[in-house]
Amino acid sequence: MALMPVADALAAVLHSAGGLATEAVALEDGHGRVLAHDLAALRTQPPQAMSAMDGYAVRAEDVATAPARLTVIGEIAAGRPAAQSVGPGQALRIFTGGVIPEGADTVVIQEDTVRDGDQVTITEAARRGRHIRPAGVDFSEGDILLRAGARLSDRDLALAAGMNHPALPVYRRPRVAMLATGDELVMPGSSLQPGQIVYSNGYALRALARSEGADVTDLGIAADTMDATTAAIRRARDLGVDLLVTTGGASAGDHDLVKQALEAEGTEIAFWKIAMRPGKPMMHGRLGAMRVIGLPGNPVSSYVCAFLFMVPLLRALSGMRNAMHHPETASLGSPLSANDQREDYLRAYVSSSDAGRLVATPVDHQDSSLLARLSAAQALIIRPPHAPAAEAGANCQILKLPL
Ligand SMILES: Nc1nc2c(c(=O)[nH]1)N[C@H]1C(S)=C(S)[C@@H](COP(=O)(O)OP(=O)(O)OC[C@H]3O[C@@H](n4cnc5c(N)ncnc54)[C@H](O)[C@@H]3O)O[C@H]1N2
Ligand code: MOO
Repeated sequence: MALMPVADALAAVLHSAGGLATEAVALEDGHGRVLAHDLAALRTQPPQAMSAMDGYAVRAEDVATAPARLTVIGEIAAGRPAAQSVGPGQALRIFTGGVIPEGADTVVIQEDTVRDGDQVTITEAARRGRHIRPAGVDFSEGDILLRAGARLSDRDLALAAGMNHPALPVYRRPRVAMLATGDELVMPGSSLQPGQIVYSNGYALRALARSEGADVTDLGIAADTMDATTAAIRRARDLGVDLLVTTGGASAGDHDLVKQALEAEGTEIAFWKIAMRPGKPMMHGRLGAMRVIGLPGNPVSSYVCAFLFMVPLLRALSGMRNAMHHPETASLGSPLSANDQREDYLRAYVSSSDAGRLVATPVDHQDSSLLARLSAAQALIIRPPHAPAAEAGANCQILKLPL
């Protein structure tokens, strides 16, 4: 059977995936959430012209040449606008954030003045508007500054606060259940019997899903029996998760029961086996409203497939407009031989050349069980099916891995 191309598999995974229900969260809890509606400023910032410096509010014509001697008629602090206006030959003492008084159009910083009682000598000429932040220079009421479908950064929260929003409309987090399968798996810290393998995949996968904003439930490790695998699938359904991610038991072995158990429960399998390395035996389907991604067991395969398929899916379910990964161009740090029919995702180190170009150098062994090299890699080099051999220095496409 012909293997499904990676692009078709990704399209199938993303088919009809969009933002889930919406909810309001307090601004404090908005970091990393995805806005469900465009957000308009509820106020103008700054609402009035304000001083950017500590100094004196003056009329520009009075300080066009220096020295200039002015009479100080009062003081304005931040938060307390002055009742007086500044007339010819007058100045008001002002502090950073103070509202520019009537009549003034310039601020002279205090370093350019000499104070003597109620007189101030301006020692440097200043031009009109100097050190004044005009009303609305940041934004105006009604301006749409944050867009639906964008993940909120730390700076976005400060902006939303400045716009006077105490709460934000966001999409709810996708709920994910993660299940590992395999009789040979034991938890980290165990004393291992011959043939046992330390369970590792879930740690990276859960961290990856959480960093994409998912609520993750760990369903633990199911034994390689239909009963155990079926019970875990039913638990995921009972939890009402949006996505079940399984690892292991995906290939052709006698103990690879995941697909069988999923189908017996009524899962419609959209695909099983894709033209990709690592990760050929990946599967995807739907069991009612629950999406299922069946990842291969090999640690590198499970991670690379999760990065390529689960991450865009979680982004789409989070309501993000921009769910896809965006490859960057780099130059190869070492030569590559011709590729076969499977799209290859090579673990690679990333550095920069003297000319400032990204250089991607494949790690020395690409076997899909090698955790140390996966951890050391910073990117995946994408090799299209049947790509010809490439010299060091040739352009390649890479996807940077998360920190
Ligand atoms: N005859 C064939 N054999 C295999 C094929 C094939 O097409 N024909 N595909 C190979 C490829 S490619 C992959 S990838 C693996 C994936 O197989 P499974 O998904 O069935 O994975 P397992 O057999 O369950 O495990 C593979 C390997 O990874 C270890 N493992 C599994 N889960 C974990 C975990 N959570 N943490 C750490 N390590 C884990 C497991 O012990 C095995 O060593 O199949 C090839 N075979
Ligand atoms: O796809 Mo498997 O991941 O090549 O080892």
